[in-house]
Amino acid sequence: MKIFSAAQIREADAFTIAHEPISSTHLMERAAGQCAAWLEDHYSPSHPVYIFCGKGNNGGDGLVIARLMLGHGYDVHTCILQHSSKASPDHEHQLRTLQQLHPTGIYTIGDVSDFPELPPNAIIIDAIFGTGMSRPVDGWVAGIIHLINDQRHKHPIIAIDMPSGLMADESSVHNPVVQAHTTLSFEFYKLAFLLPENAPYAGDVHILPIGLHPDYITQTPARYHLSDREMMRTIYRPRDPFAHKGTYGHALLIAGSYGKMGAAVLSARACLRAGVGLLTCHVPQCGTQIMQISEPAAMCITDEDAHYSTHFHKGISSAGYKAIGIGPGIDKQPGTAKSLEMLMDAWQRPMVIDADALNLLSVYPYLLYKVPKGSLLTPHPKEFERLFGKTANDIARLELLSKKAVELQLYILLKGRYTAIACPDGAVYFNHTGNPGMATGGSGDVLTGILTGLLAQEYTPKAAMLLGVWLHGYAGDLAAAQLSQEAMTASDIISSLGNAFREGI
Ligand SMILES: NC(=O)C1=CN([C@@H]2O[C@H](COP(=O)(O)OP(=O)(O)OC[C@H]3O[C@@H](n4cnc5c(N)ncnc54)[C@H](OP(=O)(O)O)[C@@H]3O)[C@@H](O)[C@H]2O)[C@H](O)CC1
Ligand SMILES: [K+]
Repeated sequence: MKIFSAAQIREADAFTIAHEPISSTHLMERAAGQCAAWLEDHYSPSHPVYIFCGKGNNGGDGLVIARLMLGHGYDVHTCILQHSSKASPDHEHQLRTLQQLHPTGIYTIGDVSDFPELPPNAIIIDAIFGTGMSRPVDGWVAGIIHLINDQRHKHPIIAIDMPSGLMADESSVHNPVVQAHTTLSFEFYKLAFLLPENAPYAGDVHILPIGLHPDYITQTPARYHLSDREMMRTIYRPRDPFAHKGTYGHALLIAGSYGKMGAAVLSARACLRAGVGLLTCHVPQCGTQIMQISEPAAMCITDEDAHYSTHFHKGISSAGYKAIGIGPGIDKQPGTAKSLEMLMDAWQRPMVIDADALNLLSVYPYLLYKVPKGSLLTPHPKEFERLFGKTANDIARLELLSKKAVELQLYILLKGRYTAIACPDGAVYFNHTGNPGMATGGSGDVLTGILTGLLAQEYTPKAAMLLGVWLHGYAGDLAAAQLSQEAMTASDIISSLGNAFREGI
């Protein structure tokens, strides 16, 4: 699914009006009608409805919702904020219609002292500002947003299109923003919903289709995308009935050190469950028995070093591997860094780089420029910061992520609630599968195994990244559904991978 900017959404709006064709008033009726239907499905007329409207088209939506719900027997109070002397033409039109049909129950708000006393049971609809927010809210309007937020423990707050104060494509950090429980947003996710710094604002997001013109949506390129099941169906390749284990590649996993062999075992198991044909694990001497006993399907190469792997580059180009994954639990020894450098000099094909291998790249930054083009880097926010530096906000971090992916010609993901995957062509994909139960030790090692397994099966690096992150999150969701977010562990993500392949694609 494409994620359009506020400017593109305005274009989509205008394109629909011109090409469907439909009047802007009717498009607003359609959008607000969807909201009213959702609200009526979720709240009975026993709930007094307080709708806060701005003077733009978001406020216009609020006025239509007020009229529709009044018509269906709800007790509606419409509060119009006088933040501007001018209202949009559609707002004016909708206000006249509402005044004619239901002249009572319309109030103006010009200061915080006008904020109404809310009866118990009331619901709050936030239709103050939508995608037209052009600057941070200040003064008494900010005061109204704070007063709305003060109600959030007593009354449900439902935002229309966007929580007011939130900017669709810019950072809103430190700005006053409505903290909604639910956001009913039109047609597309907005970039702002996907950024961790905005976690307190949108609540549960429901995307309501409002029939924006399909030609605009297919023809208009977007920089940001949200991964979805359809996308995974186009990526996934069912297995060939005449296959043998050579068909699905031979992966090498360089993982584990003294005290961290668990990371290697988890990664190896996930790699096998991702469907790889053959797996070899390169481990230090202390890890060979552990690996061989824990995972009989994996072959082992034992390093010359007792506790750390420092000689894994040897013979790499002639070994016939289809993919290499490196990082889980390898530690940051200078010998490991040296071997990584020689490995990258010799290999020069996309590989998966995670955990301590990423930390080695931040300790020896020149190594970053030796990473083979098309490789997959999987940092969590702290590793990302160590690699590329701090940023002022999440939008700046997203820009930096994308810039580095283009500059280094790598696929770099940034782990989070919506993991962002930046591609060498500048596109960024957000992934929505997964849950907070996956914030547990070993979860990242599992992802490295999955990605390495998919890469070995000759999925393209982009396909491996998108599908691997999706399956990892989906398996995590299945594990959480069965065991709870608290009790699930990284091993449970691996156990659920089979059902993720079956049900998640
Ligand atoms: N595109 C669609 O899919 C449809 C969207 N609809 C709804 O329309 C809004 C967007 O409406 P728009 O009129 O463009 O913008 P807003 O209503 O969000 O905001 C404009 C008003 O807000 C004022 N404003 C902006 N920033 C501030 C601020 N910081 N402080 C105070 N006031 C602010 C602005 O005033 P100006 O002084 O800047 O002119 C405007 O008064 C979209 O979100 C949907 O809800 C359609 O209904 C259907 C299709
Ligand atoms: K709003």
